[in-house]
Amino acid sequence: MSASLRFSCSSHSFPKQTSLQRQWVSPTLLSFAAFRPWNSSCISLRRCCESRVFRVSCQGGNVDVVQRNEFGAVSFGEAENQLTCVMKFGGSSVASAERMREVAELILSFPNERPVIVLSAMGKTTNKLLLAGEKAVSCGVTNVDALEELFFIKDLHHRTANELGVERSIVDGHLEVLEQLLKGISMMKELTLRTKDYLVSFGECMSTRIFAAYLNKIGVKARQYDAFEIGFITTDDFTNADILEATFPAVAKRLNDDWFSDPAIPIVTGFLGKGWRSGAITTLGRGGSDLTATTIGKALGLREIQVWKDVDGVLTCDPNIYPHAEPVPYLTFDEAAELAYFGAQVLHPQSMRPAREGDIPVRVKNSYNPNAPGTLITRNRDMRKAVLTSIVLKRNVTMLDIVSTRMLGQFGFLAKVFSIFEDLGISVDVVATSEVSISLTLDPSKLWSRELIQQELDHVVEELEKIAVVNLLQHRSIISLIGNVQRSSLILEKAFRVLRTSGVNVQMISQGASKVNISLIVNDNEAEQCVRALHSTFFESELPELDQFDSAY
Ligand SMILES: Nc1ncnc2c1ncn2[C@@H]1O[C@H](COP(=O)(O)OP(=O)(O)O)[C@@H](O)[C@H]1O
Ligand SMILES: N[C@@H](CC(=O)OP(=O)(O)O)C(=O)O
Repeated sequence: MSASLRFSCSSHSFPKQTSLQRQWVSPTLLSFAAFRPWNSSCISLRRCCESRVFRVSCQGGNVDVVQRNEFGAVSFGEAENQLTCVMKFGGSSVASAERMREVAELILSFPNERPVIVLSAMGKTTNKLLLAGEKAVSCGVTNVDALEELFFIKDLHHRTANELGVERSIVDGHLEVLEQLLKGISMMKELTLRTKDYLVSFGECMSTRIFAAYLNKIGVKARQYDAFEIGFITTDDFTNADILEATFPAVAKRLNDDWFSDPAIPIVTGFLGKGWRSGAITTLGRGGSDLTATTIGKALGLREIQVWKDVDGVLTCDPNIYPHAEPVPYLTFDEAAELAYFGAQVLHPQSMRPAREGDIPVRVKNSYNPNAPGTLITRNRDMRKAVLTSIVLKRNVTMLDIVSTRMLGQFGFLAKVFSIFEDLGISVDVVATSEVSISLTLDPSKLWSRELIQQELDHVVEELEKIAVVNLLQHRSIISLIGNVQRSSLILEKAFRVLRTSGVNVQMISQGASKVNISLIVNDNEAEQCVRALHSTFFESELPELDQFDSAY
């Protein structure tokens, strides 16, 4: 047979079905081949692939091994039996039995895909679990079983199982342990961050079990996985853990080995991991299932990562602020990362990193409207006509004006300021500096997650006051203008005209080094009005200056 089968291969194993013969083309592969039996179904390429392209002969045709990634993960591109993409469905996409049925249909409407499915908890389950935990702290052990949130969660999962025709017992064990856990919290009268993570993990653990059981019931072979059991290794920063590098090869090996030995659609819990020191369940921060999906995409070297939401893609601004927001058809990883970091809830702030590192396109789609084209996020896009892509608002930001008490020309001032933030473990969002003064905003998510807002702020100010005069300004908002900062003059000219007309004073401005973001700081109570005015100027009226601007280029 001469048919050429291309697959991208980045590591440990060939599919079982591909039995290799001795006609290796590459001497490096040849030497490696001596290391393992020819017909082995598990051949590590890690030690032999120096270049990215190899051709080997196998039964059924030539095989081009076209890729590998740096940690030697397993992937087989277009080989017939390889996993092809990851599809992540958020809470709103799997909020009920009916939605789960629709999602199953949607998955099956892509017969050419062999997807890994990542699911979030059903609907608002995560919020309910957190609320139940908070109430349990003070409600008394005997009142735990009467908590309305617990009732809601039990009812939702039992009802969904019933309506989908799967055994309720699939979640009974989890619901019992959940109740015990809430009683434990009640007895201890405390809810630590570690316990919070264990508590919310029940949401994803149950949604994936129900969905996998349903797929199996309708004849689609599926296998449920808890992310913390298949190699999602994280830091021990409970409620906001980072994924560690060891995750990629471990997850790739587990999912590929299972897939090749007994193919079944993997249904993986989003949002969850295992702390590398504690061994306890961790979470990746709210909305973290997006990050689970991109991590799997990179680990397996998949062709595409799809994140299915309840909106037609990434929009020109938050639709809750301005309902006329429009879908953005294309974004770069940098734009999407900046947009997510500066507060667009639609994507998890860290989720673009694995996709960018693996150079794997991310498609944001609407599970309620699958025919809408959605947003495609890739490394590059045509920026020739691009001006502004999206407007993002981050509310309730704390700003600090720090002016050195020493004379002009003294060096080391900025270094001292930043070392204070480093020592206190506080991250900074937006910065504008002169030689003797610095204005900056503090990342609110980091402060909130530690629930130490006021003490921490007092401490920061106390430390800074040793070297500077400090002015603490609260209730500010960051408006981020994400787009082509090569056109910053045009963007700023328009933006400031709008803001002046609206009578809004910008208190700080910063153009990020990423070249995709200009940040403006305004008062919280003026922010939404600004976003709406900016949106109508940039997205709802012509930009006649653009042609003029282009000719000047
Ligand atoms: N720029 C934006 N584009 C799209 N959605 C946004 C944007 N900013 C905020 N959102 C909100 O993000 C929601 C989708 O994110 P999320 O709730 O995390 O989805 P899911 O739970 O389905 O993963 C939308 O319903 C919308 O209200
Ligand atoms: N269930 C978690 C994780 C998540 O990613 O959810 P969603 O995909 O619904 O944003 C949360 O609510 O934060």
